[in-house]
Amino acid sequence: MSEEKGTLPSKETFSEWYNEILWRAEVMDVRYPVKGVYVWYPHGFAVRKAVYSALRELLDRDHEETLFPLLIPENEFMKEAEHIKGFEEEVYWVTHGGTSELDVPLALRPTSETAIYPMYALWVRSHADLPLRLYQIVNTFRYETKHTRPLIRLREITSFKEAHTVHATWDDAKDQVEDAVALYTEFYRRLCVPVIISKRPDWDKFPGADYTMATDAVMPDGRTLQVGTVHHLGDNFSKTFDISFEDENGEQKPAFQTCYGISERCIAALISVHGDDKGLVLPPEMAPVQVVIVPIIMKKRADEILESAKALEKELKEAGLRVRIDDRPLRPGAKYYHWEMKGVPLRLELGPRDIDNNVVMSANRLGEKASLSRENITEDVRKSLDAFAESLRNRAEETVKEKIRKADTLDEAGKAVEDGVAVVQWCGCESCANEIEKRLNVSILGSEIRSEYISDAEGECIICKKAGKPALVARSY
Ligand SMILES: Nc1ncnc2c1ncn2[C@@H]1O[C@H](COS(=O)(=O)NC(=O)[C@@H](N)CS)[C@@H](O)[C@H]1O
Ligand SMILES: [Zn+2]
Repeated sequence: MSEEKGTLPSKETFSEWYNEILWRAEVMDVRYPVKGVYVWYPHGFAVRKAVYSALRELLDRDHEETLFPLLIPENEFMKEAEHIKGFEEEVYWVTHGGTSELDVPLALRPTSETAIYPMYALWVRSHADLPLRLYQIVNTFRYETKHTRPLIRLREITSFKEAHTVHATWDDAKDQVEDAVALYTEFYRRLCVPVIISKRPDWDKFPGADYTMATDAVMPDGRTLQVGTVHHLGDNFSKTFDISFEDENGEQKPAFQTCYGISERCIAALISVHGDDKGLVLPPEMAPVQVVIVPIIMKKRADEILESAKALEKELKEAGLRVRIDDRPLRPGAKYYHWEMKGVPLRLELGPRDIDNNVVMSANRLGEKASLSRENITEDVRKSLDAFAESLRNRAEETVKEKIRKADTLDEAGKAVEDGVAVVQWCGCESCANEIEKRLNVSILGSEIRSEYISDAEGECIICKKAGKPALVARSY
């Protein structure tokens, strides 16, 4: 699988670059014979493992992980009117078991509210059971009719983290929404991916929610990618599914809920934001291999060099680093190509001269070179990796800042959304939003923006000139 595969197209032609990098870097194989369904290569799966272990670490602080069934009986699925309306065009149905027709058709979960909430109705009895915070990481199925694309728009979402929480009051659920937004912000900080948090317009909120807070990344082509959403469900589902509790005064009360999801779009953003024309560029925390050692073999001292490389590998492994020696019979340049394509953050080169001078040559994935002392190599490598993550974060932030532009007129907004995100003043009413959509052919993405790169200064609505507040306008995936 890992023979040299030539060079990537430039990232300027993002769509081609993206499709090519998925197979050249061995992330996803798109040749599976079902539309919108793709296969993880082992390397891609190892990136997924690192990314989702960071997500689990954050969630496990005050959630518990569990697992609900994939199959949802039609009668449960059809209970919440808004939810049905939102998903009826996207649900896959199982109608047969073998050759016999099922008496009740079963939905493949597009998301799991209608699988989980009948069980929550049995589990939640008293205020002492609250708050309940569970999550699962499962595959979900959506019959997407828009253009499907690996990691971005799938029919089988293979890595759907969905959290579902239950609270005693609307305000407690609101606090949970804020906690979830903070958790997503921290998660994307660890991916070194800048995100913009905003409130989706009412007509774009999750079916059955009171409101939706969305997390958007800005892709290299300037289009935004919704990489996470947090929904305040009010008591809409608890009333439908009878999730109620006995409060301190012994009265039965309906519970209040939230749910929030992240899919493998987080990996699409990680690859797209940091990748370059040589391949993946991975923050050390998300890299399956953090350090690759390339011994520079000279015939007469081959054994000594290999011994020294093995000692170096052992020392770094014992320090908890994910390190590999590449001792294949290839010339160094072919090895550099291979590991750069896979996004390895740091390469160490070890030749006879380095051994004599007691140094190790290093080159990080951005091409910054240094000569490290062999003595405290572990500490120097750790420092290099931390500095590398910081430079990835800064580089990505600079790029996003350039793509976000304030627009005082529709023409300016029209220009900005050609390759980025426009920030316009909007009064919040749907008719002005429709006017913007009609004139620019892009929709209002969100308001109540939370981003250090966007000012919250208010002004006149770009359409009706009434009092407006900053809102995002952008083309999105
Ligand atoms: N077809 C898809 N392919 C890949 N990711 C998707 C797809 N549809 C949605 N997502 C991602 O999944 C996230 C959560 O989906 S959602 O519909 O917004 N929310 C829910 O399903 C709620 N039940 C929260 S768990 C979205 O923010 C988006 O990032
Ligand atoms: Zn207006």
